[in-house]
Amino acid sequence: MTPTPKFLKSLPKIELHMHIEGSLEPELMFSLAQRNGIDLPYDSVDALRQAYDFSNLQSFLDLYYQGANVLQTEQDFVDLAMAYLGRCQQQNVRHVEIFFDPQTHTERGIAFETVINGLHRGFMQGKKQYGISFELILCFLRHLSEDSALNTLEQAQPFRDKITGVGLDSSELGHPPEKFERAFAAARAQGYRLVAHAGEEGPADYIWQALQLLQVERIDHGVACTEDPALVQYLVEQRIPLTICPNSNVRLRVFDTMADHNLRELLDAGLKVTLNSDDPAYFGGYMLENYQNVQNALSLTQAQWMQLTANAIDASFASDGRKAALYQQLMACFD
Ligand code: HPA
Ligand SMILES: [Zn+2]
Repeated sequence: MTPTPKFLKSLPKIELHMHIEGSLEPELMFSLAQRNGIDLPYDSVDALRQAYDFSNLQSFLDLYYQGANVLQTEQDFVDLAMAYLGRCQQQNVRHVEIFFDPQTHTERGIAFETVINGLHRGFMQGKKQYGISFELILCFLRHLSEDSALNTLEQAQPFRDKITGVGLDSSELGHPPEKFERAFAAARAQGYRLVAHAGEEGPADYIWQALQLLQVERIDHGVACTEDPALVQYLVEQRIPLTICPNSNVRLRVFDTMADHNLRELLDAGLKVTLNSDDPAYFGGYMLENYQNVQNALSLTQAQWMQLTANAIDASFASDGRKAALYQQLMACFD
């Protein structure tokens, strides 16, 4: 059966790799800038959107960190979360696991508690209003020091019950996972679930490091694994999930076009692949736009879409009861 656009829309979606700061749409950026009296170096929403023409990860991150400056108050973080959840509701996204970058905010004088309390309030409101379940994952910025990461972990301690996991993001090349071995050991000792970006622009060896030194249970991106057959075999045997972000990979020139993406190779190898939007406001869309672009370029089967969704449910940090409910929603698409 060839999947129709209606089928793609109807699939219950589980998003495991989305940076909340990357869901800041230009319109909201401008309205928060105005509310907080901040000058943006762009005349209009259109001028800002036109700047979203990236040559690599760093060229994106420079704009992403600049954009985050408009986030100042707890209410700003509530509004950011609710704007994202409104899109989720429209696209039948039912469960989300959200990255946030505390250091992006604490480094410019915003209190940790402003960030976590705003995000938690926003996602709780979305859960009540839309029934979208969520988990929050604190990410260390890998271009900063390990001491800064450890300090961030300390700041998180009073909010331990609001944070499910710890991850690693930002500039990958030159900042290998091994740099954060102590910080991840400390997070593990506190019972956090562990993930890390690895093998987006960096080599397969960074994926090995994330698994062996940081002991993460999911790899974010991980597309570079196909450079190393022994690594692919290990990932398959250990059923390690990969959170793949197709639009992101094309926008950041990891692959020239969607047709060149190695998603099918990953699926054919038996890897536990999931699809995600990464930074939807910067990369041309949310979950459904990723699904549509993948389908247009790579023509997956209904069975593959079912597999991708089942993988995401299984790979999620949701409770067993929540996972069972999500599986039921998935099965209903095939009645
Ligand atoms: O795609 C990404 N990679 C690394 N760091 C990030 N921070 C936001 N998005 C990304
Ligand atoms: Zn990411």
